[in-house]
Amino acid sequence: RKDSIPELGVQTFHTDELRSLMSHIDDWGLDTFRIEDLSGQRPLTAITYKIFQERFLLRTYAIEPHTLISYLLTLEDHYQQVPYHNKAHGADVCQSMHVLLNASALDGVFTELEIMSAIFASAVHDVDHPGVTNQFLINTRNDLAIMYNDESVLENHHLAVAFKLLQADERNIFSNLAAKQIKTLRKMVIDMVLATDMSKHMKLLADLKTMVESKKVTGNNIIMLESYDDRIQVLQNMIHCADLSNPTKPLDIYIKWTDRIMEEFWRQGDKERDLGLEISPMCDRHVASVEKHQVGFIEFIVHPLWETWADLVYPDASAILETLEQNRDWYQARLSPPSSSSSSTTTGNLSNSPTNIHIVSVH
Ligand SMILES: COc1ccc(C2=NN(C3CCN(C(=O)CN4C(=O)CC(C)(C)CC4=O)CC3)C(=O)[C@@H]3CC=CC[C@H]23)cc1OC
Ligand SMILES: [Mg+2]
Ligand SMILES: [Zn+2]
Repeated sequence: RKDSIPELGVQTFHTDELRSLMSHIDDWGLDTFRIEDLSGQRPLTAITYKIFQERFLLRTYAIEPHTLISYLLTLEDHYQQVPYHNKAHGADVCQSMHVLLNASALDGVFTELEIMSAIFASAVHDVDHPGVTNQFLINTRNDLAIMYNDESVLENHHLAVAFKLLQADERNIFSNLAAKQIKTLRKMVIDMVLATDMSKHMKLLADLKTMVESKKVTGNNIIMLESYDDRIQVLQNMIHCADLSNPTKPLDIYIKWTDRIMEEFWRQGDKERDLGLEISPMCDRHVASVEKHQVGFIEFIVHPLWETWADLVYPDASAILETLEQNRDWYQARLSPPSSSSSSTTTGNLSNSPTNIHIVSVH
């Protein structure tokens, strides 16, 4: 029944252009939005299918192509149509993880099973996300918060949905794995997706810094990871880096992600306002300081994490770190200017200033 699967896994009217884009699957900054348009709104299926093929995972684990496509299409349909945490984000994190796994400092470090677990975890990591935060679900006593006792509510739900979809025979992509392999894969996927809960960020980063300080490498600068704890810790930081990779991408792509997350936060703020709840940070569309929040997000969270990751895999992530710092400077430069008596600044639409004030150079 091979003939029933199109070449790129999805029906498309743009086969040549999509094939050409997919040839850049190993590149940082692949335009997931363009793939969404060319793949008939199937970016997650197209990207994950390509990665499984590129890494020969269908052959290694005797995965039937139509079983993989069937799982991916159903998984993709279970991502909600919310502004940011939709199937395009799932596809983006999956492709970003794929590139991170290719770091030369990690060459030969992870097994095929660990690699498949990481790609699968990334593809499923936000499935059925309702577009609101854990805190909002807890504050509104949502059924999900009751179900998971306020602990990593969303992340537990994403995992439950992802594994539930595997229970149908026609979607069980792991049906030919040995029982032990399935057990190991399931544990690693759970550990990785739970690590995408931002409340785990500080601990994850602290442990990564400790690992960097005591980094052990082989002769040709390849990282040595002996225990399961060390291996899963690196994989957890990789999916966390992929989840926090928007500010490290080409500026035009980064800005699109910012527009999407802000719209999702503002819709949550609208609900909080209507419910008479305190409006969460960054969620009040009437107090929008998008640039200030992006600079803060990078300064407090994204740069510390990526700087540490870049240390661990030095020099593999240096170009990514460079783009992150350029993007931070770009948002910084668009911040409302300091008082007019001080240095010069660029003119242009300073979106968060009361009026367009033109500061001229004073020296
Ligand atoms: C492209 O821009 C963004 C993409 C994703 C996110 C997410 N944010 N968060 C939380 C991160 C921690 N947090 C904060 O408020 C942290 N923070 C700032 O971001 C800036 C600040 C207000 C000036 C100071 C500060 O404390 C709450 C939101 C998530 O949990 C989402 C889900 C998982 C991963 C990241 C994602 C934010 C983006 O821009 C802000
Ligand atoms: Mg998430
Ligand atoms: Zn995510």
